Amino acid sequence: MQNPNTQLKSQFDMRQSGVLSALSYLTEQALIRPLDLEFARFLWSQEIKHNSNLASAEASQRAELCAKYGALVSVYLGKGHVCVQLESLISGPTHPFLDTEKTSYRQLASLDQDLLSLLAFNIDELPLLADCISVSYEPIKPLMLEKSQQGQVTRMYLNRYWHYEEGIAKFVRKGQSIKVDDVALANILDGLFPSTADGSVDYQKLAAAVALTTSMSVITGGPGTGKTYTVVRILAALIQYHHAQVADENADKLPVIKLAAPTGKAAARMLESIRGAVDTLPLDETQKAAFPDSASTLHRLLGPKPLDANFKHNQKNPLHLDILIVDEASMIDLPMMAKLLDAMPGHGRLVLLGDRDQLASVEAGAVLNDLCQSLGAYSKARAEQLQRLTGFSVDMSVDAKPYGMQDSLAWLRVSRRFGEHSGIGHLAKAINDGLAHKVNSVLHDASFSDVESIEYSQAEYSVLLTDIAKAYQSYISFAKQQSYEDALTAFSEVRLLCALREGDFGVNGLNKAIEDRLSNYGVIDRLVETDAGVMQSDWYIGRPVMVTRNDHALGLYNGDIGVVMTDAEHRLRVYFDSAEGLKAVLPSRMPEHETAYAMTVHKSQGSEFDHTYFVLPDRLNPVLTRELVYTGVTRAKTKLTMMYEPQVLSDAVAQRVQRFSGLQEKLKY
Ligand SMILES: Nc1ncnc2c1ncn2[C@@H]1O[C@H](COP(=O)(O)OP(=O)(O)OP(=O)(O)O)[C@@H](O)[C@H]1O
Repeated sequence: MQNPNTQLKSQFDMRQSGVLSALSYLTEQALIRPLDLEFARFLWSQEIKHNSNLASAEASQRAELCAKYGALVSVYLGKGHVCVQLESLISGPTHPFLDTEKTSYRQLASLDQDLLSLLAFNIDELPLLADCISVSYEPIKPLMLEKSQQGQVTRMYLNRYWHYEEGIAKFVRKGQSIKVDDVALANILDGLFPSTADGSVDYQKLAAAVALTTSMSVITGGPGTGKTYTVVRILAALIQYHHAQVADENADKLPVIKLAAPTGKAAARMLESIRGAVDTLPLDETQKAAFPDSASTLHRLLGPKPLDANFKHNQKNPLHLDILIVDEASMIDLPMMAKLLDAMPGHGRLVLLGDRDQLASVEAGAVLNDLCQSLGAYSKARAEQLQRLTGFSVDMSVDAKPYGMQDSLAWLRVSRRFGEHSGIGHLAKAINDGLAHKVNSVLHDASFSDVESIEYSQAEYSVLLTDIAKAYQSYISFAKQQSYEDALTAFSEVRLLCALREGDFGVNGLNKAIEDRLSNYGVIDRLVETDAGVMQSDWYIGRPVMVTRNDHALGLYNGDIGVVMTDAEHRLRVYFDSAEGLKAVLPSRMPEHETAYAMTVHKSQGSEFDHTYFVLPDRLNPVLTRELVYTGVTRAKTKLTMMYEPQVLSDAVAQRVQRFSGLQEKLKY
């Protein structure tokens, strides 16, 4: 146990720290997390402990620096940045600690400026910072300073995150090409991808050739560009190639294929699409049997260990597979990507599918986007190989390093779902291009019948919510009739998306407004009789709920959607569609959850709805970015109804998600 005198002394010491006082103040104002402050305190006390001579002004200055920079790295991680880009501390527009989504200008102006001044940054203090016990240029201390190729100190990391980033960069830099018989593979690809009528490049065939000849590839493309279509052909090609190459006695030994995705829902969707497409392929029954009949979350694939952030599968115990397909890869955060690559077997192929323009992972990093930065021209050697395999000549750059990241990328550009006449397709493109005037003209173009746009006003807002409540009516009548599957399907066809959590434009306010309307029209009945009289209950027939925390015991995962219906004995149950069939859970046993008429765009990632309603707030908020608007709009399969305030929408389209990381630079060398 700590000596009470020592404890008192250390508390006293900490109160002497201007930086810690300022950080405590920001924590009280809810501008930084208690976790950020705790980390700063830890670094501060480490430095003080290390310096027995407390009187030394330099020692206490170092402790202050450690606390300040440590807190900043932690705050940045909380905002999704992998590191602190040191030059942004000097050139950035606002105070680095306060550039948070929660800070309004009014709040900024009302803060104690004297305390804030204690958290100012000055690049000249870096040499002294580098002398601290917790800081190093090597990845051996809690904080790591990194120099660029030119020798300047550019980034600061939490040790663990530097290792994750470096692990990914190393894996990619190895750039393993997989040796194949080009002629044999070219023949197989010709059989699976019919030649285009006009001889134009078939980007799907090209993507297949890329994926089959490298240990890790990324196929990026917007919705409906044929990622699944391409993947089943990649797998078919691998099976056929394997069959043709192995000696007769091994002909029955088929490649081991695994499917995974960041969420259970995305994994189930991929499995369903792949299984649905297998019958269209020119394969015999044995070969079809090589297609997996299950898909798992990345977490489950890697094998979680109780009370341990590491997985069972890693470099020493790699995954048992020949090819791994991972869908919705834009949702993979930096730690998960590092652990996934670490667990890949030396001979295995990893194919990442995703849309690089979508919102990045909730946790730190934007790995898919970073990996796709060199998308464009292939190296000369790679371009020649791809021509041999596909017959197409592709863009090439003589400067590109052979088998650098650019040689592992493929971009599917033609959306089969959103053709020439699709407003949703045109809108998604205009948003991605950042062209606010085009976004506006698509929204006002009456010839696009799949897009309904409504400029915000209080009256229109109210009418729209009534329309949305009506759109949920048929689903609720299935729920009342105990048509379990029909109710779940009908619910999956309509959804209201929003950007925020609180207020009239947030999940909570919108859910309540819809529930109130449904209740007023008598569509739902929230009243229950209890011993204490008639009360309003949260649980009623037709309530849709979304799980917000994994419950491994129940087999329910974050994002799973269930609908409340009665069982044969008229007891309320929450019904879920699961891989094993229909699952019924008692309301009292439900893990953390929320009502799901409305959901955030973040939570909707990996899902699509026939009719998507999308309501943007009436004033700009830092969460409103191009990526968020694009992701929301592209959840719509056949119809989009969007309510927006024109200036807010155009500002949102101009605002991009920025995530600091060193990965892009590391992949260049
Ligand atoms: N080359 C092609 N020829 C004919 N049909 C195609 C082709 N490519 C894709 N399709 C069809 O276009 C539709 C969308 O393709 P697919 O589902 O593979 O796209 P995706 O990129 O996986 O979509 P999502 O956004 O749902 O992930 C499917 O019906 C698919 O069969």
